[in-house]
Amino acid sequence: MRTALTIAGSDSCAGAGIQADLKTFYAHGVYGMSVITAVTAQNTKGVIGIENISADMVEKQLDAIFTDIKVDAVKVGMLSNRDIIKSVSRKLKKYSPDNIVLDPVMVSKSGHTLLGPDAKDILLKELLPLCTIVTPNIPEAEVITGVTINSINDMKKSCKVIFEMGAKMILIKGGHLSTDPVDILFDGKGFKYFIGKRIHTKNTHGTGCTLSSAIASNLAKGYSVEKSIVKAKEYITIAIQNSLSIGKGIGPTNHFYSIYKKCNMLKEIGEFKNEC
Ligand SMILES: Nc1ncnc2c1ncn2[C@@H]1O[C@H](COP(=O)(O)OP(=O)(O)O)[C@@H](O)[C@H]1O
Ligand SMILES: Cc1ncc(COP(=O)(O)OP(=O)(O)O)c(N)n1
Repeated sequence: MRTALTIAGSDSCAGAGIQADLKTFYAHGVYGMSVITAVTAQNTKGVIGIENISADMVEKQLDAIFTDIKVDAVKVGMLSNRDIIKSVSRKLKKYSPDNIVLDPVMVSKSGHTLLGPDAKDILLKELLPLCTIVTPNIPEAEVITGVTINSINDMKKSCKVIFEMGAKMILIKGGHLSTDPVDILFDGKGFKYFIGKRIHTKNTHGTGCTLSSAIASNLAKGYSVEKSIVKAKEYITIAIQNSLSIGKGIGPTNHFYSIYKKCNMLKEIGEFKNEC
């Protein structure tokens, strides 16, 4: 079984963060592991509190995994502060896994800051160059580059700026566009477009975490970066189409929809013997 590791924060309502990543890994048939960087008290309405894990304990978690288990892909999410970023960068440099997907989490959809204002520079300097691909959403790309994004051309301009900062591949996600969501990939040579139809739902909590961990799952299974994005986009689209009205705010996506559907089909034709 292929393996994937998420280095991220815990989301108590499980739509984003570590919980979304682990659900996504398992939905892809990949063995999922976690290094927790912070615990958030969070629900569909917002973030109520954050407690960071010490950098030393983050390092211990990383050592525990990498000294024992082969990691086929890493997804990096919420890192919270400078010390954690330094520790994660040092350990990823040391263990040098084949595939690293960096989701540069800065602010939650509910508007809560998830990365200290003094931490951006070290994230870009220390961690960005180690990663296979970085997947900012539009507000994150704006903070990283200083380029205001209102169009596809602005997204392309931002991709080039992030490439100049040392990223190998950049996927700017288009969920925050007012039009249909188009995600744009730049590898320093050319652009690829991943075009989706906008799904009209308020339940999009954790879409970014889910997309990046789906990309990591596909990389762990040996797909190319481009194919991993195509497959991840199919997965997130189904998860949003069948998102869940849980809670009073922005509900989560449905990480296991395709699996439930398959189980039900097998039940209908009498091929599924156990409880699903
Ligand atoms: N309403 C939507 N309909 C269809 N796809 C969406 C929608 N919202 C987001 N996506 C897709 O979900 C993925 C995550 O994007 P985005 O929501 O921009 O990330 P984040 O959660 O980091 O803000 C992207 O592939 C984006 O195109
Ligand atoms: C613990 C934790 N990590 C990351 C996020 C942000 O996740 P994202 O997928 O960008 O989803 P939204 O918050 O934008 O819905 C989070 N909220 N919590």
